[in-house]
Amino acid sequence: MVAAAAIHSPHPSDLTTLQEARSTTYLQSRLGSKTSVPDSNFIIPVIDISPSFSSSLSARQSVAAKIRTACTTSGFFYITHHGVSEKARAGILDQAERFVKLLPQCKKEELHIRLSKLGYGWEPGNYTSLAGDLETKEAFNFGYEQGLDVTGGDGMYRNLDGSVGCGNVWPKEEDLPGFYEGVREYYGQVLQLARHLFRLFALSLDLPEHHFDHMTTHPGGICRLLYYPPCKHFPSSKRAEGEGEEIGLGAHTDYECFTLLHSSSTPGLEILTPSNSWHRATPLPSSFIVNVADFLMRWTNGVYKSTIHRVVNRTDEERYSVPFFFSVNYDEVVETLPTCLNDGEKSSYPPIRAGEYILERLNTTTKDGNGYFGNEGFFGEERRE
Ligand SMILES: O=C(O)CCC(=O)C(=O)O
Ligand SMILES: [Fe+2]
Repeated sequence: MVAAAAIHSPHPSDLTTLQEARSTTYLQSRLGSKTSVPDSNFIIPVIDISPSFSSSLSARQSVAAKIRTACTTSGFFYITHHGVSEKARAGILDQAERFVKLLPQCKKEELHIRLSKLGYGWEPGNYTSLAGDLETKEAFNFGYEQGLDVTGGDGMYRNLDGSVGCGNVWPKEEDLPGFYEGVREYYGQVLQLARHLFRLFALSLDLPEHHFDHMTTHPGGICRLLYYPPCKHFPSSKRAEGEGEEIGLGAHTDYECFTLLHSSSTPGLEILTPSNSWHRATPLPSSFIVNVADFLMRWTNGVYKSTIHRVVNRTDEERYSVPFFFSVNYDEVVETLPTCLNDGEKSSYPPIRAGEYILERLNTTTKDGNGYFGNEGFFGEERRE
């Protein structure tokens, strides 16, 4: 980590970042040729993290070692015995369904994502385009706010663009009674779990256990309530010739440090294996799926893998999911972790501020490519071209 003042913005020659930000081309290059050959070597390990809550350091390290193996191979793992209550987990799926089904269209329009500089609010199915796919999903997005943080926060939260003030928009209590409360119960617990996991990530990277603590006092934590309608042509044999797959969410990587995914029991998540086939990740009861995202991949100089994935609902049932994208404080400027460089090795990446990196990646996913933030600057600076 370096002081924020010392490095105000990434160097203009940071081509990797610019290239990453042009997501369609970048993804295409990462996608290569897709085949449907199953990759039997591709494993998403199931990690019981209960020993990580023990007072024994070696027990915590044993969990961290499993996390490291997953992060350096598939980039994905399940966690069980994580401490988030079943009540909160069922509650948030219930709120997602209520939002989609009970909130009148005109009230959704009032929360439309195009009204938000930060990509928050209601996102109709066709609003974003990833890797050129038309998407069937509908979403409601919101970010960190102190009222959702059970620690009360430190009062220093900065938005992705460096601005101060809460950018979230919520349905009115009378329009969807109990919605905010249901969200708050879940968010508070999942945020604490993410902070706990960051300690395990620190151990997994041979860093002191509390290395990241001061960077997660007012962290980035975007949460999405996602709805994927049932497959229109079920079973898929009914699909007319020439009609493509119904993509719920196009192929992409996540942008933050890591994602905690909770979903209903309807499957849909597919992960691109090293041999370029889609591996279907079945939801396991009472578990989260965790995946490394691009900012952590960059921070670890590519040691931890951020793996391409997508969602296709191939069933005749609805799917709801709630990804939570966890980042360090958005105003934090980071440079490659020393434990991810060999002796004398130079980092492939210059230092960068978390919010700036993530916002630039997010901006490329809007349909017109102009992003949520137009041409204004990040942290008060000119937007780079
Ligand atoms: O809905 C899912 O299962 C995954 C969602 C996802 O990958 C995302 O929102 O980034
Ligand atoms: Fe994702």
